[in-house]
Amino acid sequence: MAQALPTEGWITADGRKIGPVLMEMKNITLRFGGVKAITDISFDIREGEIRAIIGPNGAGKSSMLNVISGFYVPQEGEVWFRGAKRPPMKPYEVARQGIARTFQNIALFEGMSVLDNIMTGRLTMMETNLAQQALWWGKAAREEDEHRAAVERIIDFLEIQHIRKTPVGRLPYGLKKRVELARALAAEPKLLLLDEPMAGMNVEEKEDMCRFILDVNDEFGTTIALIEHDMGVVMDLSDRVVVMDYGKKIGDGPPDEIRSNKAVIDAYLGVSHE
Ligand SMILES: Nc1ncnc2c1ncn2[C@@H]1O[C@H](COP(=O)(O)OP(=O)(O)OP(=O)(O)O)[C@@H](O)[C@H]1O
Repeated sequence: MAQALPTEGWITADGRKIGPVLMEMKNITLRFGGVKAITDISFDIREGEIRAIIGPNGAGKSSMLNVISGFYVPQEGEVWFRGAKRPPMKPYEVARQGIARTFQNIALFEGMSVLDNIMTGRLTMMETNLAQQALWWGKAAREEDEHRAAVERIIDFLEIQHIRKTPVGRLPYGLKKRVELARALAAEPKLLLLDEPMAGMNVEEKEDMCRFILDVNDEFGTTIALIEHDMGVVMDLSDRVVVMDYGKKIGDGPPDEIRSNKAVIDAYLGVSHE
């Protein structure tokens, strides 16, 4: 019998009010054969916050994001979302629950236009299937119009009107990343997962992406969990930070607290784990 989590109460992190618990990872352990990618990690993500997951290479960050998005099922532990324990689910079921993501390596349809790529983000929300679309033209057309209008709003919001008809394969890297963000937003997620949203970007592209992440959080109230290697970006953007190292959690708190956490400093300086 699923027991409700204590979801009441707001907290303050770095002067910003953040809401009740939206997602809770409880004692998660994930193994790949003999490799323990995640060992007994617990943390929560609160409504409306920007939560960063950081750590050196191989720390287990992407594995954790994959557990949240349903790509990996942990051998131990529980995932709670919106006050209920989540049974093992396929990624598309997780997406339907309101969790969208972007990937470390851009995963767009290169031959398709920006607009069509973003439309694919609405697929989990479409009620009519292909047969219905063929037989019940009125409802399907109405649905298509609504989806199209939602996508156009996102295109305006992310300032990509000028490339809406352009095939994604022709775009520079920074814009591709922005289109990926647009596609994830098209699903109107409650929780948005960003796997290294600034990787490979130049300074200007990073500044743009930071601004868009903050705007999405601010304007749509979207809760965001992100993995990022650029510490400046992490410390500027996030309300709270989880730090992983060798699959274990070694820090969890607001950026100021993390900056002065000895275990975190040691992990980044490569101090021995003996
Ligand atoms: N599909 C897999 N099969 C086997 N081992 C894996 C798999 N995915 C991850 N691992 C291992 O799990 C550990 C954690 O990897 P993970 O990619 O989650 O780390 P990370 O912190 O995201 O690293 P990076 O910053 O380099 O992306 C590593 O030792 C990695 O080799």
